[in-house]
Amino acid sequence: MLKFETLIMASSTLICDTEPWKELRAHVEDINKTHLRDLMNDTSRCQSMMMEFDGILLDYSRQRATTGTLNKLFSLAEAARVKEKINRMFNGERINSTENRSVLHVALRAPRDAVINSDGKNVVPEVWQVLDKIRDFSERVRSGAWVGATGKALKDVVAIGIGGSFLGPLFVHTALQTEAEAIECARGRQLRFLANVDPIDIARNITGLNPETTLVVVVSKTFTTAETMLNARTLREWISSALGPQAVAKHMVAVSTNLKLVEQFGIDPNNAFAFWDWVGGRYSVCSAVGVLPLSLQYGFPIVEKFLKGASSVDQHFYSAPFEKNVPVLLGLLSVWNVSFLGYSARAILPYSQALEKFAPHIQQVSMESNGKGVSIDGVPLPYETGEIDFGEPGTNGQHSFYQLIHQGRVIPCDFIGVVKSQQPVYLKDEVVSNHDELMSNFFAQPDALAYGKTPEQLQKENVAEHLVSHKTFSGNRPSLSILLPSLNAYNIGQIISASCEHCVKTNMPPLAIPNLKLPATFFPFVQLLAIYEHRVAVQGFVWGINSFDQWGVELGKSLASQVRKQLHASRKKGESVEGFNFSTKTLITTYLEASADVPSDPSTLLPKI
Ligand SMILES: O=P(O)(O)OC[C@H]1O[C@H](O)[C@H](O)[C@@H](O)[C@@H]1O
Repeated sequence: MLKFETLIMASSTLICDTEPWKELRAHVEDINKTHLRDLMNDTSRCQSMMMEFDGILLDYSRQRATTGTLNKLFSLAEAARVKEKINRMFNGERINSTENRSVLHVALRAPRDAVINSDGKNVVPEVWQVLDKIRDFSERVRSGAWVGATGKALKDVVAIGIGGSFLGPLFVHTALQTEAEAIECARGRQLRFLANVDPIDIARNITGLNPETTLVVVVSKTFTTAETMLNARTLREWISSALGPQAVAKHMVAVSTNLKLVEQFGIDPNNAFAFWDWVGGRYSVCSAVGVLPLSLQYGFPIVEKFLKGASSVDQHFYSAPFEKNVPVLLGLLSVWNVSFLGYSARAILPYSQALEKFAPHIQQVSMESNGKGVSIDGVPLPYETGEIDFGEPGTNGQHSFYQLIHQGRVIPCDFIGVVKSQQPVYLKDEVVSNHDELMSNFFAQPDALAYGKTPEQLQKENVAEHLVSHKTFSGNRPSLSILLPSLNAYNIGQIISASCEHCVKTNMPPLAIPNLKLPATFFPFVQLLAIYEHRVAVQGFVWGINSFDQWGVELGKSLASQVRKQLHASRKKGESVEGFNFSTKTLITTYLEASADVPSDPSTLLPKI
């Protein structure tokens, strides 16, 4: 056993230069000697690789790992100072060093009496001030106390935003749309999301809506994102051309950290809902970014349950020992798959249509966070970070890309199933209920991947010789299974308290979220979301990168603005295309020539759908 001190890295040391990393590298050889078929025969191993949290069952026995692997991964976490980094995050330290910001999305869902400091100031009261404002505003809109310019109640909402100001709220909305209580709360109301700057997305989103009864929520952390701002100006035009410019005050509100720009845009600051630079866009679903549109659609009490679920995971992440810490275990296993077994992708496969927007959301959370090429200190990395995340609801995926997963490349899969369907269907003459049919696939696929099918088995089945190799499945393909109790509000039957046994035993520093007492009814899909947020952070902590900046999105934006200028100059003044390479110049010129019939100075044109 290595001594703790020797495991600790100097801050500039890369994790790949530490002993635990080297040990794991060497350990790959041991793992390569075993097949998941054999690992799965070891019941006590499998038992130790299952755990339950808030009614959620996690089974990682189909990872290509032994208990020895796990121990080595815990040593790696120690070498990477993961615990210290988690504490620094919860303590509001500026761990997003390239933007000089703290990372405190956990404060967004902390109970009212919690104390979470950023720069020595407790941020929780501010968080609740905004939440109270949202509760009040959404209740007024929903009750019809707040009316539009022509005196009609606002029953429809279009939320304009992109990236983190879109994907998380869309995920939650999609999961709630078929939930019994949420359906009742949303009756007669619509929530739509306008993200793409493509005018087709505008057309789709305003189809069937009446400006008189529509509220537009502009959601942008920076309030400078080109796509969002053009969409906001377009819907401002849609409202004012129908109802007059003074209607904007009644029909448009905003969510942003940049309240000055909100006001400049023409939105009444009283109708602006703030959040803070310590909330990363992709981690902002629990801020006004998600809470406002979702409260307008479902009412604040539903959204409050949502916040409590995420808070329960935060508490678990902060206080559970690593061996029983779901986000930590998942994060370490992902590092194992990416950095040691060399699997560069991960499939996220919910066996639930209500979770259909989970993979797109996690795609941003994970790929924007961990797709980095240098360490947090700016040192180029000799190893890859992040993984290629993709996914679809499971059974749809089975009929699409699973072929590659079964017989082509190895892609670790996250299978996510639900015990009780939101919308049960039974047909009296069928063998099983519709949900059981769905779940049969959820249970079967992981074993198909792990065990495969051997040529011997095929021969026994009298498969024609020339087809044996085609029908062989190598197996040994890792996955993990997460079984959620329900997608409806679920009672976990216990009060969560922050003074957990482990914290007391290990004499942990004062908890970031003290005296957490939660009525234990949550939406398990929210726990899932928070688990993945923290899992991604754990991966980044181990890889030694900054998971909270996103410089990689800037270059494309600035080149697009150069093109924008060119398109303007060419259309308005007939200027030729200059300053681009041959390929881009040819493409832009072709585009301009082929669309020369577009009027160069049109009067305002809105979609006619
Ligand atoms: O919320 P906004 O400031 O409009 O930003 C929207 C999105 O813009 C960029 O693309 C960032 O990479 C994302 O992280 C962010 O979520």
